[in-house]
Amino acid sequence: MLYRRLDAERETTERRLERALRSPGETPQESAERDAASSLHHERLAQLGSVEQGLCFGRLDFHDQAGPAYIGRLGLFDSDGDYEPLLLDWRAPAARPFYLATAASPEGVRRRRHIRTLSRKVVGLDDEILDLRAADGQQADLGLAGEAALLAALERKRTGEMGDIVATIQAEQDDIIRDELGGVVVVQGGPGTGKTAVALHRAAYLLYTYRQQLASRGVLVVGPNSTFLRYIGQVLPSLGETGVLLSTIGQLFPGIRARGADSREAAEVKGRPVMVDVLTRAVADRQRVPEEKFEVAFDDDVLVLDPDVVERARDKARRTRRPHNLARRVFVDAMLDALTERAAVRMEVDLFEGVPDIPLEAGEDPDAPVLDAGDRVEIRKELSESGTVAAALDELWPKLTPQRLLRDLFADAGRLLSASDGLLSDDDRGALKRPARSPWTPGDVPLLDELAELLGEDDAAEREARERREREERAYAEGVLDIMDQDEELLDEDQINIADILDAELFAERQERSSHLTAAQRAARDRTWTFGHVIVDEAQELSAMDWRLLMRRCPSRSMTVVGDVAQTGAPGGASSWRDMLGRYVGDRWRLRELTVNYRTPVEIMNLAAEALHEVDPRLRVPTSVRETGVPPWRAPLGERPLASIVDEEVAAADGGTVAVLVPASRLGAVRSELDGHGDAVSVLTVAEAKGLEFDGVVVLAPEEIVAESPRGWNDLYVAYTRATQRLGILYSAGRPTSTPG
Ligand SMILES: Nc1ncnc2c1ncn2[C@@H]1O[C@H](COP(=O)(O)OP(=O)(O)OP(=O)(O)O)[C@@H](O)[C@H]1O
Repeated sequence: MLYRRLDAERETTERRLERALRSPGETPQESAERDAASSLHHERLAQLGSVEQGLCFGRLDFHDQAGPAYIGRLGLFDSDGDYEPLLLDWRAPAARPFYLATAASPEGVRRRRHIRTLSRKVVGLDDEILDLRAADGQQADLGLAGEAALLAALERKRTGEMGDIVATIQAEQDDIIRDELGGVVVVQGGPGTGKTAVALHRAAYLLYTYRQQLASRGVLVVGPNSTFLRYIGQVLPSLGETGVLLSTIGQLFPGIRARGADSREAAEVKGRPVMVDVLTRAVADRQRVPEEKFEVAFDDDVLVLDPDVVERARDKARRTRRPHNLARRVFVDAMLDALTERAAVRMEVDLFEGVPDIPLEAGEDPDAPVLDAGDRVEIRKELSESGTVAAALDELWPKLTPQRLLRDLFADAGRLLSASDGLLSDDDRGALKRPARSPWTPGDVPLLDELAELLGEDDAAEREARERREREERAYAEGVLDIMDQDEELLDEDQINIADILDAELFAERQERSSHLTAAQRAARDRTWTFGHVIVDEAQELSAMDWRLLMRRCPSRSMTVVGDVAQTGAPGGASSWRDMLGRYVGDRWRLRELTVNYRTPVEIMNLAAEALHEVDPRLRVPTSVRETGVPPWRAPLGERPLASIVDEEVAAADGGTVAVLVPASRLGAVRSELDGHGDAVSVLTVAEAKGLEFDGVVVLAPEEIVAESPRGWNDLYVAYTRATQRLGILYSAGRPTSTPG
């Protein structure tokens, strides 16, 4: 019945879309109407298309309610009659008992049913009777809801792409997903506790619940690398969401592709908060006062200024406290004034050179200027148009882009020393130094962003034109809204009155979106875009400078920060949330914890616990929900060919995914050794595997992984906890205490 309803709705929407597209759009007003309507219908169609698999996955029977409630991936309503809900969207408040009801606290629910479907066929049902009398033995110690369905979901083979968990969200996760929009929520949880899943479902929930606030500004989801973004890329569309930008920090400066990699040392230095002072000084260093007299060629002549004249112009510009490129105008004005004065004096001298003294007439002031104000204006104009003058001023206070300044800074030992003397050590500077043509790295991006703020952009003319355009669009959209208000034929059934949902501003933006780009796409192009909400995954990896960039993108501080400080591998990453976030939000953040591990079975977690103990003996591993009966295996590296070991793991995974995790120094060699294994096997460093999971994992040379970085034990803990089924360890010389046996 629900699928029939889905088909019917699809058909209606298609018809409406067709009609909208066929409408003439001869006047600008008509074409705006057409675009708005067709974008609404497009969006709805995409939504309807993304819920085909597992449309309905739950049913609730209540003690005191006549009919059952069905829970699914989106809401469907009875089209005729009184618009009764046929299927509840999982995010709707009425669907909550499906995730929260327990035998001890049944919330009026008599029975919870998990429905498994394949295409449009029901292939399985799991019932839980939430009746205290029937509760004995029903609830496991961990208080899991829908345990059978959950375990079935967890046993499923991994495909290399993350799937949604709407059918089996657990109570502690649900609580975080539906937390309010405002403020900073920090979700701390061990590996496999569903932090990523929770973060993405929270994005979908927030967009559903706070659509009006969020649709135009969009939601930014930040992940550690592009492999990870590909891994999670499919989860949101399957939840039916648009308006979400997935990005790494390295992709957040439009126009820059960070293709290079930093050494550990460079990454650490670039992430330090003191870099703000270094960059501020580097900018100030570009505002120069010459040591000697300053000479400017002009009009077959040379104008000479004393250094203190330049200094006064510089100080005047600095006193404005405006960014470098904007304060430059003040500097240039002051310099042109001074040069005009010099030029005028020169001209007067020239005028009278060789001319015999003319006796003064009565009342004439011997010191009165010969050139009048009009002459000076003329001279100033000529000066301001002179190429040589412009070049000379550019030397003293150049127009700068963030790219140029950073390139120059890292390529020139003198500049670097001047900007960082007393702030960085010689070793730090050595780590930063690089040739001018080096590729950008992810660690450069927050520095470029900082510089963009310090330098500013002199775009007054451009901004004014844009604002004028926006004003026109808004006025226009208001007109269109009036008309649409009267034409309900154009609207979706569940959007009774469009003005309830869209105000003119949002409509104008949507207009632009429909004809050009989505909010996410526009955000990706605009460095100064601010998002309605920002979600940061693997947030422990971010440096202080990364956080500064993100805070600029989210002035409302509506954020979800997800991570595990026990898994920090990045040299500039966090060991404590308080230390990292305190700088930006003080103690105005709320900590939520996840405690159950859905990924890694008990047998593997016992081993991972030993690595965690080395990180910090006070830390506890999360409790695993599953046992597989298969302990991790270990063998000496090199005893047998790696390729045949991996073949066995691929066979054991039986169509699932396998990863070989290696120390960075061995990556190239192992990749070529396993060349030919194709897509079945991923060879990755631990940093690359962060946040991912595989059915089988082989960790190669764990002792080298530990030795490779000061956070080596964290890395090993991450490596061990990537497996959903099997873990193997190939050790070389010696071995860290936490290899088994
Ligand atoms: N309620 C749930 N129902 C079904 N599967 C779940 C549930 N919660 C988590 N999972 C699954 O557990 C696995 C681990 O989840 P996820 O990757 O979100 O964990 P994580 O806390 O981000 O881990 P890490 O810290 O290692 O990155 C995923 O396969 C996810 O789909």
